[in-house]
Formats: sequence, structure tokens, C-alpha cells
Amino acid sequence: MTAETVRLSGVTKRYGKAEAVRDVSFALPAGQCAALVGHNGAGKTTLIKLMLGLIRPSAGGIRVLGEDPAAGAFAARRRLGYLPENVSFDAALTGRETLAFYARLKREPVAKVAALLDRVGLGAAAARRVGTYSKGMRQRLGLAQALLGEPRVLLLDEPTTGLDPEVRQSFYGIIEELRGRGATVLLSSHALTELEDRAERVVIMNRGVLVADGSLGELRRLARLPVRLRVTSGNGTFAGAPPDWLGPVEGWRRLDDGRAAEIACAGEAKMAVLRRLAEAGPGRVSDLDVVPPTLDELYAHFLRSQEAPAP
Ligand SMILES: Nc1ncnc2c1ncn2[C@@H]1O[C@H](COP(=O)(O)OP(=O)(O)OP(=O)(O)O)[C@@H](O)[C@H]1O
Repeated sequence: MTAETVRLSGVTKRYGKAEAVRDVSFALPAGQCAALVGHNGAGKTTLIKLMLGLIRPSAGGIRVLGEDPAAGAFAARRRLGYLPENVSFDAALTGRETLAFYARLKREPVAKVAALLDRVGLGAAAARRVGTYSKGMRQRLGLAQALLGEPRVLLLDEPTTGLDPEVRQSFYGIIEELRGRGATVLLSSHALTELEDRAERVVIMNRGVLVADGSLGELRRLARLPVRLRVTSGNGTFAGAPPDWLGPVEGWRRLDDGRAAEIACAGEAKMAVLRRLAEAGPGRVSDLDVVPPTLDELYAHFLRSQEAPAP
């Protein structure tokens, strides 16, 4: 069984009368990359701060690496990496000096700094002042700081905001490597499309409440959203209404002047519709793509279902 690194049990956090998070429970295993998603104000940063022990829950319990993170002597703190949403450094220090400063704070050997700067692609800029760094470079320096001490739990708040696609790619490469070595990675983000093939698990928050938690596959099964099939025809098969031989479908949209169409069908009906499309022969259907619900659509679905008034 994989070891559990983080557990939240019925956690509520109030600021005065306002509830930032309410009765949230989930556990994260070692070696998992999970995404924490939600609108502005959903409670993501509050959850991260609770896991770091920066704030205490008003109710419920939190264990990180087997300890209470808000306890004074939280020995596991050194095994925790954190990248805040708005990372800011002393502009007058160089990248190397900045990281050395954090290494001392974490009681990590300063000698490791150079290798870490290389790892995030800042080796050549190590002697430059941080004030001259681009946003992406500062973000990478923030990541290097979070990676000090080979963390077993890495909490990253909006880590890829403002990064260009290439840097983003290398960022996820590093995350994948850490995950492979058994770290738990929790990414809070709004960038759902980019998380789709990266997070094995998605925790959806809305207004302080956890509304869904599972792998993309599990969320798709739970949501039961229609699957879309994009079909192309060589000879205008789809110029009019859905052809009779297709049988009943939930949705139908002509594309490309009838040379293609998008069919929506319930997950259970998908195989039957696919069979009919295949049996229609190449004259009618020349190509087909199955488009499962995206994380964006699942997210919207779970938010809608939570906000729908009770029947
Ligand atoms: N120190 C605080 N005092 C009072 N209210 C707070 C405090 N910190 C957060 N809140 C409130 O708690 C709720 C959750 O905020 P939080 O920062 O956790 O959301 P978030 O999901 O991280 O949002 P974003 O995506 O905008 O960063 C919000 O309504 C926010 O206004």
C-alpha cells in the first residue's frame, strides 16, 4: 500500500464569521500529482496554508507526514516544499545568493544550490541580480526554492501562471521526476486544460466546499456527461438531419458544410453508436474522433450540480 503523506479530516477554517473552507476531507498518497482547482476565493490557498501550518483549522484535523503542521515543533517542515502564488524575492540579490539564503533557512547544504539552479534552467543566470529576471525566471527560482531538501510533499500555488509553453513543459518535467521519486505534489491552478494529462487526481473546490475528488476517469463516470463523436464523411452524408441509420442520439451539430458532424451520445450508448458508424461503411463515414468530456466541462458540471437548488 502507498504511504499517505497528507490527510485532512473535516477541516473548517473561519476568518471571523466568514467560512473560507468548510468540512473538507481528503488524503494524498506518496507519488501522486494532484490538482486543486476552483474559482477565485474557493479556498485553495487557505487549504495550502493549513497544510503548511501557517494557519490553524477552526475545526477538524490535519496530518502532514504524520504530524500536525501547526504544532510548534513540526519536524516534517523541512520535508515540505512550497511555492507561493505571488513569489517575491529581494531584487538586489543574485539567483545564487537568494537560493543560498533559503538553503540556510532550511538547513540544507549551500553546496547543492548550483545543481538546483541548473535543474530549473537558471545556471547561466545564477550570478545575475533577481531584479533583472523575467517573470518566468523568478517563478523558476521559486520552484528551485521549493525543491530545496528533496521535499516529500510539494505544495505549489498557481505555479505556471505567466510561464511560456517551453518553461511550462520543463516545469512539468521536474514535477514528474519528483513524483516518480515518491513525492506528493499538489498543484493549485486555474489552468484546467494544462492539468488534464498531468494530474492523476483532481480535487474541485467551490466556495470553501469540496465538490468532487477523483481521477479524470472517475470524475467522467460520476458526471455522466455526453461523449462527443466527431465524424467526417467523404460525400456529404451529414448535410441534413441525422441519418436514420445512426439511430437515436442526444445531440447533433453539422460541421464544415455537412462534410462532418458532431454527435453527442450518453456514455452507455457510445459503443452502439460507434458500431453503427463503423457499419455505415467508408462511403458514408471516412474518419472519426471520440472527444471525451474535458476537465473544463467536468469542472463546470460539478459546480452547476453543487449550486443547483435542492429539489
Ligand atoms: N486572512 C483572511 N481574512 C479574511 N478572509 C480571508 C482571509 N484569507 C482568505 N479569506 C477568504 O477566504 C476565502 C477563500 O480564500 P482563498 O485565498 O483560500 O481562495 P483561493 O481559492 O486561493 O482563491 P484565488 O484563486 O483567488 O487565489 C475567500 O472568500 C477569501 O476572501
